[in-house]
Amino acid sequence: MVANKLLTLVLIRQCNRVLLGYKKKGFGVGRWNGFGGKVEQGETIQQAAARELHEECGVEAHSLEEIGLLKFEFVGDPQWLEVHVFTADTFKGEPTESEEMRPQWYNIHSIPFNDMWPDDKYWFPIFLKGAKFSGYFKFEGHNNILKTELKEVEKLHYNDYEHFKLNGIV
Ligand SMILES: CNc1ncnc2c1ncn2[C@@H]1O[C@H](COP(=O)(O)OP(=O)(O)OP(=O)(O)O)[C@@H](O)[C@H]1O
Repeated sequence: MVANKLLTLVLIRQCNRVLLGYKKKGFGVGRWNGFGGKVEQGETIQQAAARELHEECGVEAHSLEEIGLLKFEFVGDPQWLEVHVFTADTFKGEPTESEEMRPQWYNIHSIPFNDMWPDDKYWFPIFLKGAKFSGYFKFEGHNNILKTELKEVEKLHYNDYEHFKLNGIV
């Protein structure tokens, strides 16, 4: 069995607007998304989320709330992606372009779903109404979704201990 690759995704939301970033290089290049990346050895998922947010758009959020857990399988790749989605409504600093991302505010009624990962249009509505979600998407290539499982949840469930073990925390 191959361990999942742990990734974070942060969406800053203020009333009617959401901060997205245009991915300038790497995985998901050319698409709008939240800010995030890989969880590194020795850090918690939440620390990774805050670090990536700061590295990619220069802002600091102190009250990140975990709102979603998404698992992605890509046909032909034994390693699944496990994306931990966070939100915050306050932050420090001014969103600033980095090497990886170009930040821009979007009105919640004009989210550019056609230029985002195709799974986003399914779970964004749950995020935008303030609820939590858990999902699984099976991709063929980067544009085609073969299978979708998505549910709104009261509470997120995942095996913290497995993560801590994996990352040398316990
Ligand atoms: C498949 N459907 C998906 N839908 C929505 N979001 C997705 C996603 N799959 C990955 N993501 C997010 O995309 C970022 C990748 O970032 P990241 O690992 O930094 O990629 P990149 O190759 O640039 O990293 P390195 O520069 O090699 O570290 C990271 O926020 C991750 O949560």
